[in-house]
Parts: sequence; structure tokens; C-alpha cells
Amino acid sequence: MTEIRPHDLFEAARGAMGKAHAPYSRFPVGAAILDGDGQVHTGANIEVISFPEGWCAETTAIGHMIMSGGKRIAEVAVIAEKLDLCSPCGGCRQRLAEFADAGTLIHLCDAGGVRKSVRMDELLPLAFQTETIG
Ligand SMILES: O=c1ccn([C@H]2C[C@H](O)[C@@H](CO)O2)c(=O)[nH]1
Ligand SMILES: [Zn+2]
Repeated sequence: MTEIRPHDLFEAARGAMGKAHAPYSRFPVGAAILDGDGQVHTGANIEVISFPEGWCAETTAIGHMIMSGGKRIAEVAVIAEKLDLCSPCGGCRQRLAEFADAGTLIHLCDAGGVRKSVRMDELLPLAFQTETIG
């Protein structure tokens, strides 16, 4: 099996961004998740005319991963057409954290490739948990 590299994830996210349904914000976003079994799952943002009902690229990709049988997130790439670095929104950080580990890398991309890679626990420090601390 060919190893998936961050640049491959970037390309998958960029391809997914081309499928965004973002007629209201005109702000296409793409995401790609590498799961623990080496499979890649992609997503784009999907907007709805009643604006709060739309959802993010990362969320679409998580749905694809779960429905394809993927269990854990090994790496993520995110790209937005109109931003140099698209960092996942707060809600998506929590959704990603559900399936990621503290050290899972999230690659923030621009049109040329990966520009910055951050750990899950940098994106969502002090994440909510129900286990007793200490
Ligand atoms: O991390 C993010 C941030 C925003 N969006 C989408 C939501 C909306 O469709 C558009 C503008 O906010 O970008 C994402 O897909 N991912
Ligand atoms: Zn989001």
C-alpha cells in the first residue's frame, strides 16, 4: 500500500473543495481525513438557504469516514479557496477531537500545499472531558 503523505492529503482536500456547495458565503472549503487504516475521506462545506443549517467541510469528511467504517483520525488537511490558512472552526475542532488523538496533525493549507501543521491538542486545548482530572 502506498503511504499517504501530507501533500497527498492536501491534494485530496483541494479536490474536495471543488465540490463545495457554498452559494451564500462564496467561501469554498475542502477537507481530507486519513484514517487509522490508511483510507482517505474527503468533504466540502455544504450550505443551506436557512444559513445556520449548513455545515463545514471537516464535518462532511468525518461523516464520510464513519460511514466508510473508519474509526480514528490519523491526519487531516484543510484548505479554503480564499484564505492562506484555514483553521477549523470551534465546532469542527470538537468533532475532530472526538475521533483524533492529542498528537494528531491537522495540516492547514493554501493553494500551494501544506503551510502549517498543528496538533489536535494545540487546536483544542483543555478539551471538554467527562473523566475526573487528577
Ligand atoms: O473550518 C471551517 C470554517 C468554515 N467553513 C465553512 C462554513 C461556511 O460554509 C463557510 C463560511 O464560513 O465556510 C468550513 O467548511 N470549515
Ligand atoms: Zn467547522
